[in-house]
Amino acid sequence: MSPARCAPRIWPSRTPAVPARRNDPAAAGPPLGEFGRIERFFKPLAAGFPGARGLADDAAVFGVPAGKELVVTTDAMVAGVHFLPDDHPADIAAKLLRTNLSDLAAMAAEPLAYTLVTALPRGLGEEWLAAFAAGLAADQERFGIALAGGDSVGTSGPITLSVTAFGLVPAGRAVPRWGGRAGDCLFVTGTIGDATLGLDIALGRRVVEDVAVRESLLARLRRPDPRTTLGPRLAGLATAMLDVSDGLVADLGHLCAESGLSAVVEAAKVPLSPAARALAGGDSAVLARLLTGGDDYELLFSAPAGARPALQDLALRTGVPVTGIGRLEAGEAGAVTVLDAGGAPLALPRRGWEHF
Ligand SMILES: Nc1ncnc2c1ncn2[C@@H]1O[C@H](COP(=O)(O)OP(=O)(O)OP(=O)(O)O)[C@@H](O)[C@H]1O
Ligand SMILES: Cc1ncc(C[n+]2csc(CCOP(=O)(O)O)c2C)c(N)n1
Ligand SMILES: [Mg+2]
Ligand SMILES: [Mg+2]
Ligand SMILES: [Mg+2]
Repeated sequence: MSPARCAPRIWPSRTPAVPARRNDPAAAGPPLGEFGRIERFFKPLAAGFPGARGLADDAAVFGVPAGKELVVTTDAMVAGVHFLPDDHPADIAAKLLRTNLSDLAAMAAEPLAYTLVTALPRGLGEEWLAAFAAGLAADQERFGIALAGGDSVGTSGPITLSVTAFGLVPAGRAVPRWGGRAGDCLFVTGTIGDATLGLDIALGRRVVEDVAVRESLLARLRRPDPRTTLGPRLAGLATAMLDVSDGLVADLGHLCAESGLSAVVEAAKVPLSPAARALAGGDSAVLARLLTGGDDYELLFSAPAGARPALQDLALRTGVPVTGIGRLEAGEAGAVTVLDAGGAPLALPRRGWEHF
């Protein structure tokens, strides 16, 4: 990437002010270099986690408490694929960490630590990295997780980031994708489809005049809300669980395939935010997009009908809405039928996001 393309960018003002240091030697002294960057931006993020060994060793070392199991998940993000290159670095950091925290929650695990790989265009300024690290710091505090190590490389390609998150679950209590039983009810947290609408807005494909509505949909895209409090409490209640990243229908298909079952979803029961409901306006094509767009990072799980009171209680105690949307059935493994309000199958041009 040429230095000109890496000129300081104008980021939305709602996120914290970006530190002044730029990759401009005249303005800010010589560049920090690879190890100076680690020292300045990453070591503080590892300070609270002894297993990180101060980011001064070849690897992290940490034990797992008796009676617990380690849960490990990895997700990468690439500029132009998962976020826009001009997105605020703190938003990119939040999404990177939160998508991984969502996978921990989907296993009923509590966050412990994470490792981070940054492959950054060589001209990208230290200002960008400072704001990215500040975003990580804020979310570390919020979700009770610390940096354990990582790797820093330069690239001639787009910003590429990867987090491996480590979590803890009581031994044997991780909730699999394959535990669903015929007759189980299907539940989803929060609301579905807001992030897809946010992406439409971010890409300039949809104009939403109401500033508050526009910002709330963009926030759902850029700062998902991983269900870290609810997820671990679903151990023993949910028979199968995953988080919705590719799209509700696609991910339900994964749960069904692994459980050897099919699913029926009643579209009218799928929880939509007031904004999504208004924008869909009864248009079945828009509704289909909400159910298949992805980037939701909500939990989708199966549980027997008898679990409803316990789930209602958990929803009240955690403040996370839990909504019944359908059921698992014996049938073709992985098949998902979405019924519209009239009981007819909803046409779905695709099930969800696929990279290839
Ligand atoms: N390159 C890979 N090497 C090894 N395992 C992989 C690779 N890509 C995916 N997997 C594994 O395949 C399974 C499905 O991966 P996938 O990334 O779709 O799940 P996810 O992380 O829950 O979804 P998403 O990435 O959309 O958030 C997981 O068990 C994951 O560990
Ligand atoms: C710029 C831009 N274009 C498209 C999307 C939509 N998107 C990209 S990857 C993905 C699935 C989850 O990722 P993965 O399966 O890699 O974990 C989705 C829904 C976006 N967020 N930003
Ligand atoms: Mg993944
Ligand atoms: Mg997942
Ligand atoms: Mg995916």
